[in-house]
Amino acid sequence: MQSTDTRGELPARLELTDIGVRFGGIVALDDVSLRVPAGAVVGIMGPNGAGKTTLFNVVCGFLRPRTGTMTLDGTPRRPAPHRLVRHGVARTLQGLGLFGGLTALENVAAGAARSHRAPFVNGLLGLPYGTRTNRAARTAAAALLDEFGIGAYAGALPPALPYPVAKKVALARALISDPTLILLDEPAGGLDSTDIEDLRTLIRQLPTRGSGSRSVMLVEHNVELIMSVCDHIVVLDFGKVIAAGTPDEIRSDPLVAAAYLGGQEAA
Ligand SMILES: Nc1ncnc2c1ncn2[C@@H]1O[C@H](COP(=O)(O)OP(=O)(O)OP(=O)(O)O)[C@@H](O)[C@H]1O
Repeated sequence: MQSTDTRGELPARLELTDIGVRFGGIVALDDVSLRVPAGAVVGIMGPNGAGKTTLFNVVCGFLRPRTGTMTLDGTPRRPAPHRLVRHGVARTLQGLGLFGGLTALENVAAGAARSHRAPFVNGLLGLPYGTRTNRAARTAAAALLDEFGIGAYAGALPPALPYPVAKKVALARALISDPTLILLDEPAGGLDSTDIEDLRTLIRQLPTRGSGSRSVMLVEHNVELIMSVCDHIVVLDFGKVIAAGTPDEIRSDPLVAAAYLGGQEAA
């Protein structure tokens, strides 16, 4: 049976049920269940070591859970990492994860490559196959860089990029395949308040940007940011869901205050 959103109308873009992951004696995720409705921004909060990255790794097929099920649009699926784009899923990493030997433009275009049969790498190696695909990917990458206001850096290699620019390149690389589910792992990390304002605007636009109805999962330590952009928040502690609800509900949840906010109210 297909799962439905809170209004009972749409299957969840992503639904996780009773996901369990262990690393030896460490229980990283303990019967975690959550749903990400189509077009929603869902935040994942929790203190260090709570299991947030492990959760993303399960969704992206980097980790096989010991227990539990995952559905995409109501269908049981757990795509392998190299097939994520085909299933409309993309991710940014906690660090930048850019290819050091590729320019900003090539890094972004590489995100499109995984959605086409002809790999972008062929183009980088000078192989004739897929030339038209590569050209389209480069055109789309250039347009994204311009849209993000960083077109001037298209030819620069990652070490030469200012950090906020590199973060935008990483985001553009995830967005170029027009994913219907995008996972953002600490996108605000290392950014100053001006860049975080830009990011806030961008995250708010993500659900309707491109072909529309995109879902977003956001792992973020910046409480003020996560509270301001999310429709729904799930809080993990020691691998367990300790709270789930709207930002207002999470802000006033005493368990969250105790576990995550150190007894202080969120900003
Ligand atoms: N590859 C691994 N091998 C062993 N233990 C791991 C591994 N990856 C994660 N863990 C452990 O699993 C638990 C959850 O880690 P995870 O990285 O998912 O937490 P997190 O909430 O993302 O933390 P942070 O906010 O610091 O990034 C932690 O106790 C961590 O030490």
